[in-house]
Amino acid sequence: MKLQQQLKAPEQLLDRGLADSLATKGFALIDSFLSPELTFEIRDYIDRLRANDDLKKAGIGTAHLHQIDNRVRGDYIRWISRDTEVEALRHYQEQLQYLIQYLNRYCFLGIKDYEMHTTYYPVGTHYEKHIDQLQVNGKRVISFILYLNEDWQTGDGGEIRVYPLDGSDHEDLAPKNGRLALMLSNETPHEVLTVNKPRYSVTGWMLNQFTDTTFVGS
Ligand SMILES: O=C(O)CCC(=O)C(=O)O
Ligand SMILES: [Fe+2]
Repeated sequence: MKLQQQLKAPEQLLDRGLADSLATKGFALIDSFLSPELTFEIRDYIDRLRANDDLKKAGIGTAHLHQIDNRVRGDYIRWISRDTEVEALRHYQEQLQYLIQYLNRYCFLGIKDYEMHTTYYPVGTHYEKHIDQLQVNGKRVISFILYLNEDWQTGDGGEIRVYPLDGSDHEDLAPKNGRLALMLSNETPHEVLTVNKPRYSVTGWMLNQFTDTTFVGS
């Protein structure tokens, strides 16, 4: 299959609501960020990682205080190398560059780099309420999650529950195929509700500094 994605320039990619929503609520959604052909390929790649036992239980805390606690989060991950050979992920990286251009141009976020991993939540798992950036001088600016769940239905679970910064009621967002969720890493509380059907995604963080250590396969 030829994998193609019509790349969208920053202005085409996003309506003005995105910058407003990020600023006032602390999160925003972009539906159909990636085509179904590409999301299928990435999901297929995650299934191959699973089959080869290449996904590892995710931990919590900083590197030197790394713990694995099923009560807090139940997902399995693998970091994505910058020079990944997975074609669909390369298309995703290209599309992300446009998004970063937009965010730097219209939201003045000073994003310089990003890191991301493939993510798999088995049935019965969840991720407790948290914010992604706990350190005061952390480098994570925007958290972004691409969902890869074809035909997601109410009842499949795994919604991301976000707590808006403007104090309005929490919102449960479906992890629909091709959807990209964006959040302010150091401000927006969120959690993943219990998963009733295996849940696939790519989770990433845009950074305000260059990194040559975190965005490597491990
Ligand atoms: O997958 C999601 O919807 C959120 C994941 C998350 O909160 C995280 O990995 O920090
Ligand atoms: Fe998170």
